[in-house]
Amino acid sequence: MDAGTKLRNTIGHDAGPATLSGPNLGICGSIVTAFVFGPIPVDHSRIDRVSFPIDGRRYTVDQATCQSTAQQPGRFRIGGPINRSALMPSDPNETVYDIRGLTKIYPMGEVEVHALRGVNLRIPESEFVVLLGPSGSGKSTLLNIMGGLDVPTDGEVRYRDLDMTRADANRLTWFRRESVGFVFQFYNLIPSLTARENVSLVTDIATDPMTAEEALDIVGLSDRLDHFPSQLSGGQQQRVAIARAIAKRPDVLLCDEPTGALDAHTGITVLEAISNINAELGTTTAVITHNAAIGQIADRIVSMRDGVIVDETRNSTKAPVSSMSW
Ligand SMILES: Nc1ncnc2c1ncn2[C@@H]1O[C@H](COP(=O)(O)OP(=O)(O)OP(=O)(O)O)[C@@H](O)[C@H]1O
Repeated sequence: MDAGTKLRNTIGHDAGPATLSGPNLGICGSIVTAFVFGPIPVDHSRIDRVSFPIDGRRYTVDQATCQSTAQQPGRFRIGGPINRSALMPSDPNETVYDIRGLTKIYPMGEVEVHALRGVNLRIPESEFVVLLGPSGSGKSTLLNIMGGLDVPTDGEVRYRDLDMTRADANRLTWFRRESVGFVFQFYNLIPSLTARENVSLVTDIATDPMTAEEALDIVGLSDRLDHFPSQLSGGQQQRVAIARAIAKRPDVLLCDEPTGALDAHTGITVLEAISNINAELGTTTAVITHNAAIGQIADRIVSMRDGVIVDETRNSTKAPVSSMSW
């Protein structure tokens, strides 16, 4: 089972996203042993399906297939041995984000800044979407709302079965903590901590993390575990930041100009890491950029201007990062 294996509930509008506990997962012949965790006081009986990737392919089982449920302090557990034949390939069209009529107005004294003016966007399972547009077009505002870092003025944002516009603060905190990995232009690593220690800050508090070593391996930094940020190149520091973002096994990865501070060569190593995570772990991924070339490696390019989506282009085939013209 690959390091990114995870489980999460896909139903129950106030149910917390639940992740698979790595050590409790194993495949033995035709049997998959898996446990799903979620926060109490969520009513876990309302969860009727769980889905997870195995070797880059996503599968779903219904809860009836799971053979045991148990309460643990602070969280519930559903799981048990699942016959492999009960695993159904997930519908690749399942909706991860459904955004409708999204507006965001920032009051600035006497004036109002209309950052988003009615954005409609649906992002399906495991899609890699690039958000492109000039400065001030609303890309970061949209990504911040998708990540639960900001709230809309109007409109609807649904993440799976979670209505983000109506969810209470606890539910949104859980969503941010368990379901979303953020990567920003500036790496925000702690200079006095090694790469491993920077990633461990997250693995120490997440419900079901991979190890810092596993996360750093995924971004190709197994040989830099004990390096401090000052001993790493910009691209390597950004990859540590990506490892930190994925160590909790997020369902979605939101990247705001992850290569904005990097030259072409180091930028490509960062894009390779992001692209691999999307392909191999099935993590739904949104990347903001000003660089139209990055659109070549995505499934879809969404172009924004003045707070609205002005164009959407689907790539029939994603270009490998190695063939990208920067
Ligand atoms: N917290 C805020 N308060 C007031 N105005 C804001 C705030 N955040 C963003 N804005 C304004 O909203 C508009 C959209 O900003 P946003 O950062 O989303 O654009 P962007 O496309 O990400 O730009 P860039 O590519 O330069 O990062 C801009 O006019 C910006 O000045």
